Amino acid sequence: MDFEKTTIRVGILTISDTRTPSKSDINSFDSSGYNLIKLINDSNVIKSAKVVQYDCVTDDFDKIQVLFSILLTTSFTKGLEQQLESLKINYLYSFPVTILCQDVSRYSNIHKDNDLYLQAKMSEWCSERKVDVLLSTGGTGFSSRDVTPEATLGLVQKLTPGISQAIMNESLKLTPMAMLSRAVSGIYEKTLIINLPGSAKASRECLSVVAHTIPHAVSLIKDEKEISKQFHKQLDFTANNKSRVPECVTKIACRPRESQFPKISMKSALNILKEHAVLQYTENNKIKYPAVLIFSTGDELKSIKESHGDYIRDTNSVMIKQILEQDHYKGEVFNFGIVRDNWDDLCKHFEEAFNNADIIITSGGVSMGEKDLIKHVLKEHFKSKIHFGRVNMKPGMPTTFVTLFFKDTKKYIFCLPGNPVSAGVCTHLFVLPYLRSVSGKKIIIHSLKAKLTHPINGLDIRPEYRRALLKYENGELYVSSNYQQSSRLLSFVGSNCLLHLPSSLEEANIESSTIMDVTLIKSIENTYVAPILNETNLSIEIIKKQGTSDNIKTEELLLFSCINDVLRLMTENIFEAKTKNIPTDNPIILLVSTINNHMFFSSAMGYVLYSPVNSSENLPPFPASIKDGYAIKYINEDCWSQKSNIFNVVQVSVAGTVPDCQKEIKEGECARISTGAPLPPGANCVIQVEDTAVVSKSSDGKVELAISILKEPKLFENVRSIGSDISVGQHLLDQKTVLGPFEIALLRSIGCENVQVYKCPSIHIIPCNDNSAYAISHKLKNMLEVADFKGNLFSQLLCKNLTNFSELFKNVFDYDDVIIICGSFFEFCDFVESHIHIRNDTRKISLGFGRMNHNEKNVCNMTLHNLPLDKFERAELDYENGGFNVICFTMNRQSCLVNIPSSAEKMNNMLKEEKETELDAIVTENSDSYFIYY
Ligand SMILES: Nc1nc2c(c(=O)[nH]1)N[C@H]1C(S)=C(S)[C@@H](COP(=O)(O)OP(=O)(O)OC[C@H]3O[C@@H](n4cnc5c(N)ncnc54)[C@H](O)[C@@H]3O)O[C@H]1N2
Ligand code: MOO
Repeated sequence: MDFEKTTIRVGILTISDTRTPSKSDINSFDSSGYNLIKLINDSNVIKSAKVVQYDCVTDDFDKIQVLFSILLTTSFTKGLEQQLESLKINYLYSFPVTILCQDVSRYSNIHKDNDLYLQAKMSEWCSERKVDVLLSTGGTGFSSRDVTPEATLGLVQKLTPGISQAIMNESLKLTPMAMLSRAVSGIYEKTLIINLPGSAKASRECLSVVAHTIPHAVSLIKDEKEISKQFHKQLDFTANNKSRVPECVTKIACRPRESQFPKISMKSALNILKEHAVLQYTENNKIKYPAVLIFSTGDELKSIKESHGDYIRDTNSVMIKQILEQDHYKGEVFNFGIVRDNWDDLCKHFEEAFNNADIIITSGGVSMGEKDLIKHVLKEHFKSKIHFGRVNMKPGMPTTFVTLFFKDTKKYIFCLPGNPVSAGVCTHLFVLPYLRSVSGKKIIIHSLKAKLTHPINGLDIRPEYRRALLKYENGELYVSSNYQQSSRLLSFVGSNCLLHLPSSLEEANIESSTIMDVTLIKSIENTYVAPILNETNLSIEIIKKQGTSDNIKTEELLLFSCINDVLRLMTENIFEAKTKNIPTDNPIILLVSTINNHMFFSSAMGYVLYSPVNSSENLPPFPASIKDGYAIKYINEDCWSQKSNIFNVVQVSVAGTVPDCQKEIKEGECARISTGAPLPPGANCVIQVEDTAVVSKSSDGKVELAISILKEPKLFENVRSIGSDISVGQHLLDQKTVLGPFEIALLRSIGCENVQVYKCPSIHIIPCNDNSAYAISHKLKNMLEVADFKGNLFSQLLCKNLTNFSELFKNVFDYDDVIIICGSFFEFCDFVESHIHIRNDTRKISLGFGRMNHNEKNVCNMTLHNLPLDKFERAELDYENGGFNVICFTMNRQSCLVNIPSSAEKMNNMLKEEKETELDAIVTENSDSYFIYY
């Protein structure tokens, strides 16, 4: 999404309690919010406006609006918990359980995060002017639960009755029922808040009444003076701009032949980052997650929507955003898309970025080319400090870290190289550890140790971070990898870690079975490390029951450890037929993505690919340079020593040059070329600029006329041939590949804007009767969220005295695909069975804890029996010297479940023995946060 300075940022807040488990028809879910977003983003009903925030407050309970109004009508001086207590609202049970927001409930401390969720929404949307306009939809009627107007009135500092009146007048022309709306509008700080009715039709009609006045209203609220001041400043800047471009950029003949930045070690780079990773707090002492803004740079780049040809699709901005998302970064993440390689554009976009975010991540434009302006712009125009500009590593050498003060606030800028693999690797090695630190995540492990499965010869002079596969076999971790290039995203596919290889200056070769360091790039769950942490017990057996219950084994099934396997199995076996087309990227920024919203806004991340993908394109689409330097026509080694090594510069090929317009390079001629630019016809290798010298320049000293080459060339050196990364017809992804940031970047590089994936099942958890069942259902929900479960998830307690259980079951079997019943439910057995029988045309799974004997037909029934829950304790997972430890009975972060002996006697004996005991542990949190490189 390219943001102009004038873009009006709109937030849509749906207030609705219509989405209950008993009405799980997805089409009726928040069509109003969805419509508003489409109207604004696709149909441009408000000029220059974009929806940048969306949230839906959905629940089963009456109290949500009360909570909402409390938050709005107070100035947050009192803690939410206190306020709720004084109102005798049992927030722990009424609220968090039913707001099915992944981001909120993913973290085990649900109720603590909840006030963060609402407070963040209101104060950030308005106070920090993240949105210029906040449109609420719903909650404006006469019922006791409709409190949106009260909430709004409690917040706004100025009323804007004209807006509400205009809406009312026009609505009354359509229906007299309009008089039953109590919608209000007003201004809070610099945000215009407008209440719209809840129905999709009415909210659309009301918005259209005021849409055309909103841009003017917003500019008045923002204060015209400020805008005109900025505008003049910009004019002034543009007029003076030329003189600000540094000499080394304008005078190409005088550009540095050597990088100005020392190549520092990875360790030093990480230490510098560590020094700058400062925790920040909000007014109420909560960790403040910095806003992140990402953009890609390059004149050769086009967005995925634009037709292909001689351009490269931007893969990096989305890939980086998705890596952050995969890592569950809690702050806001904006994507600016593509910024051109010119001084003005870069200055303008950096300024816009600094106005909106604290951490900026860019990709491209950091090497030695004449259009690699990022470092120059930051240094010259923004007077920043470049802490490092090169790191001794492969890939990712030109990685740069910069800080500066903008309007008295410190900004942190990561400038990553443009090669997609380099950008991806550096996001993992530099950006994620940094973001984890500033998010207050505990750092435990640097990297894992694994045994190399094969020897490695021919190391690079730079220490290398090779994409590799980590596996667990026979109680040990193994790692394997093959050769790869830094532009080739395909090298990420099927890999789950980065293998650290030393420089060839340190080691000649590495023998098979050497213990190596690896950094995980996928969550530990996906690496299959977790399931084998406990060797003996962890085998999952899922019994497909057909007709009889004879073959049902009991005891050996542990759901907690296996939820991923259950999900995979369900996807593979049961949901084959259910697929959907989904965008590979979701351009809307979500503050809290509720599970339901995935239906509308989710990206394909985490979904399972429905069919194999083959490429219909070549990448690169033309022979491209790997270095900034000179493209020459090289004859052969024998001639080299005899020939003159002087070449006339007859052409320039920068990234974005159209290959068809290029002239042929003849012997003795060269073209100045930049990384990623097309190789002109006739040329057959590229000499990097560092290995050249200017021998003749124009009279003004600006243009180089001839250069000499200081090092003997090699045929095809520094050239990527057509299709060398991806060729037409090449198989890229297997069916059933789980789509992560790299797979999605790969898909986007060949133009897949949408992709066919398996739908996720809708799961309904029904705890029956007792408290322990309720606890199990909670844990199950946590597990599903940890596993990044994408489908719908509902839960409803089934009590003995529940009068409407027939209604509940009817709905559950109508709408949900997987029903997990836990606790003892003998009373309901007949009932459940009769419903299964009625609907034996659809395939349902039920996972029962306890016993469930029915002879259903066509029902695929996975039964998990007798979960030995009481044997599991929450414990801390640690990793030291190549081995995992679990620390039981600790108050530290409890990140796994440990299977401890069920009898007190056994336990006591174990403790008395004081020797190391092997326990079975199950990882229950997104454990990738443990594997940090610092
Ligand atoms: N003379 C030298 N040339 C180069 C050096 C060097 O030391 N001396 N370093 C090389 C290394 S190592 C790297 S890494 C690259 C980094 O280059 P830049 O960061 O300046 O990146 P670009 O030139 O803009 O792009 C490189 C390559 O990647 C493609 N690209 C860029 N952005 C995207 C994107 N968002 N999505 C997809 N693909 C992208 C671009 O088309 C180029 O092919 O420099 C070497 N050169
Ligand atoms: O360091 Mo660069 O990232 O090799 O390609």
